[in-house]
Amino acid sequence: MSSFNWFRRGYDESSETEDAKTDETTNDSTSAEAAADDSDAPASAEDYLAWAKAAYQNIQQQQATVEEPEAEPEPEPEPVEPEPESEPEPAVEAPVGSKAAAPAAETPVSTDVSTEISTPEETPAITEQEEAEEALTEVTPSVAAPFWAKAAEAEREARLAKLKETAIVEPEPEPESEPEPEPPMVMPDVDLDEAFLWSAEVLASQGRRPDDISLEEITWLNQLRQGLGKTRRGLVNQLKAVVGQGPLNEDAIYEIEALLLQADVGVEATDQIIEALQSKMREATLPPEAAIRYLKKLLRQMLDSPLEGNHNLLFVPEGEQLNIWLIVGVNGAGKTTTIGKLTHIAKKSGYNCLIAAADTFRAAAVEQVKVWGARSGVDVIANPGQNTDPAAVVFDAIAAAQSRNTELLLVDTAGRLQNKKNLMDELNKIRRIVDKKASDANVEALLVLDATLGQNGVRQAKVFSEAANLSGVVLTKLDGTAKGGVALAVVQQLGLPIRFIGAGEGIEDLRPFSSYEFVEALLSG
Ligand SMILES: Nc1nc2c(ncn2[C@@H]2O[C@H](COP(=O)(O)OP(=O)(O)OP(=O)(O)O)[C@@H](O)[C@H]2O)c(=O)[nH]1
Repeated sequence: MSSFNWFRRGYDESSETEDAKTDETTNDSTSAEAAADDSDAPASAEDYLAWAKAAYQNIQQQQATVEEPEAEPEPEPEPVEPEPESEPEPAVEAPVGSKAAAPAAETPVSTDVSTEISTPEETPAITEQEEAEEALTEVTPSVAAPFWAKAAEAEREARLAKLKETAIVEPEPEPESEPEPEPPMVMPDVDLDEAFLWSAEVLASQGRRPDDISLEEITWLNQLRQGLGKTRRGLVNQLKAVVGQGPLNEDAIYEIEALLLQADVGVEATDQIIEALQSKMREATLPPEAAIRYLKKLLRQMLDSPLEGNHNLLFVPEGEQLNIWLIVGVNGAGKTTTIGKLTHIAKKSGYNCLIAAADTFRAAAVEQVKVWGARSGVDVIANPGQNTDPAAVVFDAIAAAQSRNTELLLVDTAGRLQNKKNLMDELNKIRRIVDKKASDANVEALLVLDATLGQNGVRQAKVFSEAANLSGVVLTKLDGTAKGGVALAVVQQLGLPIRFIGAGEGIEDLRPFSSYEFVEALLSG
């Protein structure tokens, strides 16, 4: 059922090797070409163009098959009678596949009675797919013909019989096969423009195949590129000006240092990058192109460094078991929005999800989470009382998750920071409940961090990483900030990997993090 699994988006690691090799070559173009040979990534600009065209065509086809309401076996009305036509009766049954037909009986068996389950049916979020399905069902009216229509039909048949009697008998076979009416081609909402080409190149250079990408990926890459526009304009254009003056020298490196600091990359991360650049410069001459390539490699390595030795580069809910993701962060960082967006992609990727509204500190937070639950079509387990124990909500939510074979339970938590001890106590309590009640679940804790806070965000992250055993960071509000470099500061200073990034307020505006795509959007977009 799932259209596209964002969590398991395929990467070809061999192409990353190729990239690393290419970077290592610096000013040795022949070995760069040789390195490109052992990967599937296109080798030349023409190849990239051909790849982009093929991808474009594939996407068009995908779109056409999704949008085209396949079979409308319109029973051609015989052009015999101008009789008063019988209007088709409206369909009486609930449309197949509509929300109304969803198994409402899927309620948990063993939850506490005081717990409130907010089901998305209350505020059905209608997806494009559902709309298309509804449209499909609407065109198949139920046919309970009224008596007068039956009479008209009988009369029509009688006339036809008369016609046949008087007709010249000709055994001539009817032109049986009418020329198949070609289904109208639905044009997808995408252009083979500069933005498409850039996204295609990013995907192609990761060793992806053109028949294996989706429009969502292209759209997201464009959004990421636009989102990082401010940081890029601040950083890259000047960087290019500095680097573009000739082989990298000491003065240029000082300027790069200042630019990185301005982009909130942070002192430690900047120092590390500068040292690497300096030692590379001593080893070999770095012409502008090679310098940028080497810088990209350094940034990528830094962003991936917390994952070293960890083969699970993608942050994926493990199938056929309960995954519990605790979502922590201060109020306003984008926690609720992130939960809504995560459940949206998880559901679309085929996972069974549930949300626990354990930020009981603010009543409004529970309401907000319910709105997002409704939007993404996921049930929310909440406790209607004010200031109720968040651990009790988590307890009930786990019971509900276990009774309905949920694969991903997202837990919204309160993010008061006034007192680190309180925060720690609360998170520890939730952890204890989780460990006791779902000891075999795969438990992760994600910190939601507002990128616009820059270095202040890093300080926040520090408090949370001391209070909770974090699995990584969700960096939100990357759209429109000039502080996109904070991603590097978080990784370098806290050793936490970025797992997801948000670049907009919409439900589609959050995706798993890819260091390759991030750096490309930051430096070449
Ligand atoms: N531009 C932009 N805005 C975002 C993004 N993520 C969240 N927001 C906005 O940030 C604001 C706060 O988001 P919430 O999800 O309510 O934050 P929260 O951490 O849950 O805060 P509480 O509900 O108060 O606990 C909202 O207006 C969101 O629309 C993003 O990636 N980009």
